[in-house]
Amino acid sequence: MSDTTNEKSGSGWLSRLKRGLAKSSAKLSDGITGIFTKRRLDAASLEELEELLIAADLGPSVAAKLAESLRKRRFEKDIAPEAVRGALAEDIAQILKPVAKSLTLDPAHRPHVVLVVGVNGSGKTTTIGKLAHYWTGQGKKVWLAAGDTFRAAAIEQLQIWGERTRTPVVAGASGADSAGLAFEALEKAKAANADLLLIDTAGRLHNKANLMAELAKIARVLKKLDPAAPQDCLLVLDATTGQNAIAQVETFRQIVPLTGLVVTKLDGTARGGIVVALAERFGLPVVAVGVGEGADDLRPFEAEAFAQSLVEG
Ligand SMILES: Nc1nc2c(ncn2[C@@H]2O[C@H](COP(=O)(O)OP(=O)(O)OP(=O)(O)O)[C@@H](O)[C@H]2O)c(=O)[nH]1
Repeated sequence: MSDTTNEKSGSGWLSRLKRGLAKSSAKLSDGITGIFTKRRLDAASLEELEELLIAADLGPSVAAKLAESLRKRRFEKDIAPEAVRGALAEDIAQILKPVAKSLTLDPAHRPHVVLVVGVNGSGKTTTIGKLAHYWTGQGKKVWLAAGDTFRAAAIEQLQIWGERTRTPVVAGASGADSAGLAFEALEKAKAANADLLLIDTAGRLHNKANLMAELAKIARVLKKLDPAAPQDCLLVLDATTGQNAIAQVETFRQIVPLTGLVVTKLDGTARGGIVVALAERFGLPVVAVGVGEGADDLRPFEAEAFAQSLVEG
C-alpha cells in the first residue's frame, strides 16, 4: 500500500489515526502525567514509567529501552510530563521507522499475488475489502479470491466487499478446496491482466497441522502458474488481543514466509502499544493499520504520526 506524503501527513489521516488511538494514548498520556507531575526523573519514577509502558502493551524489552533512553537524557532532573511524552514519541518513532513500509505492487508480476493469513476474526476479510477499495482507487485492476472456504459467511462477506468495490470475486461452495480455488483465481486474474490478486484464507489455528498443509498447498499451486507467487504474504493481527499477537506471529511465521503485518482494530482499544512491541521483536514491515470498519479505515503505517498519536494523543 503506498500513499502520497501529502495524504499521509494530511489532517484527514492524522485525525483518523488519533481518534482511533484515543484509548491507547489516554492510558499512556494520563499515566505519564500521573507519574511526572511535580516529580523528578529518577530511579523510582523511571520504574513506574516502565510498568506503565508494559501495561500499555509495548512489552518489557521496549519499556526497558525507552526508560534507559530517558534516563540517559535527563536523569535526576526535573522534567515536565510534556517533555517525557515528547522524548518517548521520538524514541518510539525510531523503533517504528524501519518497519513503516507500504505494500508496493511489483509491476513485473501481473497480478501481484497477496496471500492474507491470520486467525479467525482478526480482520482478514475486512482488510482485503479495504485493500481492494484502496487499490481500485489507485486505478488498479484488483481480483479477490474467497479462499476461506471453511465458513460460508466469510465467502459472503468477501462477495459483499467485491460488490462494494466493483471487484471480481472468485468463490466456490463452502467446503471447496481452497488451493484449487486459489489456482482458479490466479488463472482468471492473469487472463484478465489484473494488477493485484488478494487471496483470503481460513485461520483455524486450533489445527495447526491442517492449516499448515492448506497454506503450503495454496502456495505450491500458485507457483505452478507463477513461480514467484505469492509475492506477499500478510499476517492480519487484531490489536485488541495485545500480547497474544506476538504468539500469533511466532506461529504463522513457521507456517508461511511472512512479508508483512497488518494490525487491525486499533480504534477502540487501549492496546495500540502492541505495534511497537511487534516492530521491535520481529522487524516485519507493518504495511497498514486498521482504525475502523469502513472502507477508508485502513491506512498506510507512518512511524512518526503513529508514535505521536500513541503517546501524545
Ligand atoms: N473496529 C474495527 N473493526 C474491525 C477492523 N477490522 C475488522 N473489523 C471487524 O472485525 C470483525 C472480524 O473481521 P473479519 O474481516 O470478518 O475477520 P476475519 O479474519 O476474516 O474472520 P474469519 O472470516 O472468521 O476468518 C468484523 O466485524 C469486522 O468488521 C478495524 O480496523 N476496526
